[in-house]
Amino acid sequence: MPQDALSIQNVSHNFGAFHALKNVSLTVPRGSFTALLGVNGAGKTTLFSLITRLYDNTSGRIEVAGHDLRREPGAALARLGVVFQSRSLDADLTVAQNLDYHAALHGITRRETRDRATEVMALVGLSDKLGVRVSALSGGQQRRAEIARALIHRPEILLLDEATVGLDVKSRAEVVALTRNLTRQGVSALWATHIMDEIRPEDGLVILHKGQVLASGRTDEVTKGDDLTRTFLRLTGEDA
Ligand SMILES: Nc1ncnc2c1ncn2[C@@H]1O[C@H](COP(=O)(O)OP(=O)(O)OP(=O)(O)O)[C@@H](O)[C@H]1O
Repeated sequence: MPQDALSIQNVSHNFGAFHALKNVSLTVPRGSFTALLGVNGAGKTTLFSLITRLYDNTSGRIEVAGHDLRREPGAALARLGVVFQSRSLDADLTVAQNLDYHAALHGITRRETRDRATEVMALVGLSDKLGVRVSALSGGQQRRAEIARALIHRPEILLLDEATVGLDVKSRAEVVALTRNLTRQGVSALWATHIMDEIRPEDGLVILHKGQVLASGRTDEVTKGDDLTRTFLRLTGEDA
């Protein structure tokens, strides 16, 4: 069994003459919560678009749980769960209907979907909300329901792109804590963010800036005991 849930080696991506990603390499070890930290425009969403095959990666190599994305796209994508930056549940349907739709896309039978829906809603702390219309949920609950949907096909790794955007402080903390808790149960997470206080010393960390990885490793090893914000500003040369 490969050690890394996600491995990216020497991946670049251009939009015309603009180099959005330059020779990016990173790994998400199995069971880790790894933060992908970068300011707006750093290249986080572009990287996620390559991992999900919205864009074709023409250079380098991307492996999901040991499956090469170019040579075995079906096997690689089956092991990937995604929570997009913008909300993507159908607000007019119930949570259960949203889960059914996503499960059907993954070829999961109706009977199996019922069991899994109960399981994933318990994991995100929304056991009583299956029959509720998405539009009747709070912002934080909607985010948690999106995570439930991303888990329904039992992926090995979750990609979360700024999953706390628009949430209040309490809901934000709940969504981060929930994701960290999932990693303790064996799912790995790549958590794209620009918010330093979502990251803990024991988390994995990748600092992406202007399309380049400036540092990666355990957060406390990258910061060497210094404050993360100061480390980030020093590495990127950005003003406070
Ligand atoms: N389709 C596109 N065409 C041209 N340039 C693009 C395109 N998509 C992104 N870019 C540029 O690539 C760079 C990286 O953008 P990206 O959206 O990946 O950053 P990000 O780190 O996700 O930022 P944000 O948090 O604002 O989403 C930016 O300079 C952006 O303007």
